[in-house]
Amino acid sequence: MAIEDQDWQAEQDRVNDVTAKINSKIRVLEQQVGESRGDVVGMRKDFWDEVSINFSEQDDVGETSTSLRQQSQVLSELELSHRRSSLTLDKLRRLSSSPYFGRIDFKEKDGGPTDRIYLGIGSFLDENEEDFLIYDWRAPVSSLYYDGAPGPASYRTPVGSIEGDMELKRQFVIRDANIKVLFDTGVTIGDELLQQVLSHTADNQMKNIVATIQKEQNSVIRNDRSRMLIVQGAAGSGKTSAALQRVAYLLYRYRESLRADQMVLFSPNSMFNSYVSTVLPELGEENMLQTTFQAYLEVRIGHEFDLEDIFSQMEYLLAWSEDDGHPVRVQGIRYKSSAEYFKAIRRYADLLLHEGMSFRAVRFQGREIVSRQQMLDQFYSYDPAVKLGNRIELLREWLLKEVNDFGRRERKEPWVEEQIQTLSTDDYHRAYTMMRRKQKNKSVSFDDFQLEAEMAARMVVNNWLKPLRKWVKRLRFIDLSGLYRRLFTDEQLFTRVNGDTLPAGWHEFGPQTVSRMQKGELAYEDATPYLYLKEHLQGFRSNTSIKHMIVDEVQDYSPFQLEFMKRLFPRARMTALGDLNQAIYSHNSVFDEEEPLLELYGKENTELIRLTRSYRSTYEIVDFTRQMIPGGEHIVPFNRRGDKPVVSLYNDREEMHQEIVRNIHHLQQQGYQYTAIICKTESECTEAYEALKDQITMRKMTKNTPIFEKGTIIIPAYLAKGVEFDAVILYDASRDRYNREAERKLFYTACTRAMHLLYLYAIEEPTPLIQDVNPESYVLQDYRD
Ligand SMILES: Nc1ncnc2c1ncn2[C@@H]1O[C@H](COP(=O)(O)OP(=O)(O)OP(=O)(O)O)[C@@H](O)[C@H]1O
Repeated sequence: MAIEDQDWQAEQDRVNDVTAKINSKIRVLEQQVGESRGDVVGMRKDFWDEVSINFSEQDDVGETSTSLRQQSQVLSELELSHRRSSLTLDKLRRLSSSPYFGRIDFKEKDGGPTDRIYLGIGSFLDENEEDFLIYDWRAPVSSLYYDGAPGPASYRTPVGSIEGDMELKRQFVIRDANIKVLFDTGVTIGDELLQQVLSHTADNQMKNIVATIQKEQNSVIRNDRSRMLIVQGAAGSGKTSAALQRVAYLLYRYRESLRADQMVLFSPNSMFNSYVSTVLPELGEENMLQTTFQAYLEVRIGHEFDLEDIFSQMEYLLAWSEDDGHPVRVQGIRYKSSAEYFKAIRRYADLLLHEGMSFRAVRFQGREIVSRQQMLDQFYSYDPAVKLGNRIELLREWLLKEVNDFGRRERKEPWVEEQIQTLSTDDYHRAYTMMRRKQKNKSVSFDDFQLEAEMAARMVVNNWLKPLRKWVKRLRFIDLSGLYRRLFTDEQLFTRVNGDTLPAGWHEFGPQTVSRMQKGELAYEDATPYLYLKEHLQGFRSNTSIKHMIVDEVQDYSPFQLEFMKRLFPRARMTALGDLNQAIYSHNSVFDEEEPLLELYGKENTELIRLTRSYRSTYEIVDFTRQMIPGGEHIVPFNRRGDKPVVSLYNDREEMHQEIVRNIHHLQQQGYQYTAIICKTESECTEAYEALKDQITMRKMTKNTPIFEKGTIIIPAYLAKGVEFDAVILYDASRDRYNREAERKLFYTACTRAMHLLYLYAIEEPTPLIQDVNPESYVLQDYRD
């Protein structure tokens, strides 16, 4: 609805008034932040002056460490408060340029005047700190803006529902404190605004969407009832965006009890982490913890094996061949990804309480100190009611005692005497002083030659036994690898723990698993199961401080991994965002169908929200891509018009390359900053890069590329998931390249990365994956002879 000039002027006057107040607050805060920065810098510089350091006596050491602890606590509190004030200052600066984006006029049912509520990225009070000049978009009343239409409306507050009448819903675009766009609206927020926002070119950082959150997205953002929230959403439907605004919402809603470091986001790769990392700071919040599942595996078991990552597994599977063990491995992956295998490992751990443990003998210089059998006897002599991890703990204590006893006996051996002769005077003196300190209450005569020799022997043996003690302390005496391998060599054992059945292909993928582990490698599909077994034996390292985990691209996880994560963060709620149609690892996906995910926390604790409207791509691109997948007709394109996708056919690769080069130059001239040439695999990226690099300026992205930068890039499809580009060039979308049904989701994922333009380049014939697409939905350019 058009706004009268008078109204517009009145709104602009209010903007001027509010921004003036914001600016004066900024000036006050700038001074405070400057001072607190000075305090932090000063304290860092003088840190050691404030700590009383004295290591000469035991009591002094204690005092020193208390003083250190206190000093660092004061410093970290200062730093935290400085960081918070800086975030607030940044937020105020953003508010000063664009104080709000919406207004609702709401009259409560029980009378009183109509309230005018202006919504922005943060709240702002008047000088007396009484009236809200701007309401935070996350405040209870703000939900009216996202959910309601003018007319009778209500919103929920922690103390109940407030009923009333919404008299007006108005939207603004304000830049540099000037109103650029202003209109009144009905139910949907800003189709017009969305048109504007979405027609922008791509960026290397995700943007916040608070001004244009849609009703169904709002239900994801504000959901705070269920233990598990699953969001099944079409490509580009705003799953990641909604998840990030949800984190901001929860931080606001539970600000008394929830901190950003109690929330963790699992992303598909580290580049994606950098892509989403600015959204929360833009909203004035600290970032939650961000990681990848791969990074977690690396930390936990990367030092034990040459660990395969998910991307290498993908490369292997995409280089499909019928005859070199591929189908066998896929069978193995399917089984090892299942919740069934998770249960089998749990049963195996239970069984180990009674039989079947495997240890490595404790040896010193080739001599056996404790044999495997002795360890087994000791282990199985403990009360069976004691948990596996605790029993291992008992065994460790016992072994350390055995090693100490051995050391005591060893002191009289000739090799020790030989070593004493090689001690330097300093070593000798140190040994003597240390021993004296330990014996400070006993009367010791300085010239006690016998005692001196004993001390030296003790020191020599202790030094020599140090690595062995470390080995025991780190539980290296458990033959974890052997225990895991046994699952694939001992048929009887396996059948027992697997509910009296053998999975299909066990006889084939079993030897594959064993031979790989014997070479010191661990396949991606074995990594989580191995870790799970390890945790049973070494005690779970669960993290109880995490209250919320957000798993993006949940279709990339196996049921096994999800069970594991649930175990890892036992007190956390989960938000799982995914798309069945982008399950590119479909042989192991938890989300190949909805059921396993719904069962994870039990259906009664789970809510599923579907997002069907797709915002990223133009109407034409969505119309094209949705025809590639089953159920695609339910995806609703947002009505932003553009060019139809183009499918071009060439005689050979050389011709295709020439056309790609020509097109990229054209796109660059048109000002598109983000163009991706998407290939099927990394090896294809390398080939294409070599062929094109002299004619186009571009960068090759690999799994190790940490950030997503401007320009033309060449990237494998599985790495491009989650991100978006102005234009996408599907490199070699030929029949020869994408010809298996199993590649459909990968192909679909690649095509749906395009915001404005999509080109498919093929040699000879296009992929059969677009066979069912209506020819009216794209432009065919046939350059073949
Ligand atoms: N309500 C909205 N207002 C403005 N932009 C939006 C909105 N919802 C989504 N978008 C935009 O649509 C694009 C896709 O969003 P997002 O990446 O969150 O989708 P997704 O469902 O996670 O996609 P995919 O599964 O394909 O990776 C982004 O550019 C995002 O900013």
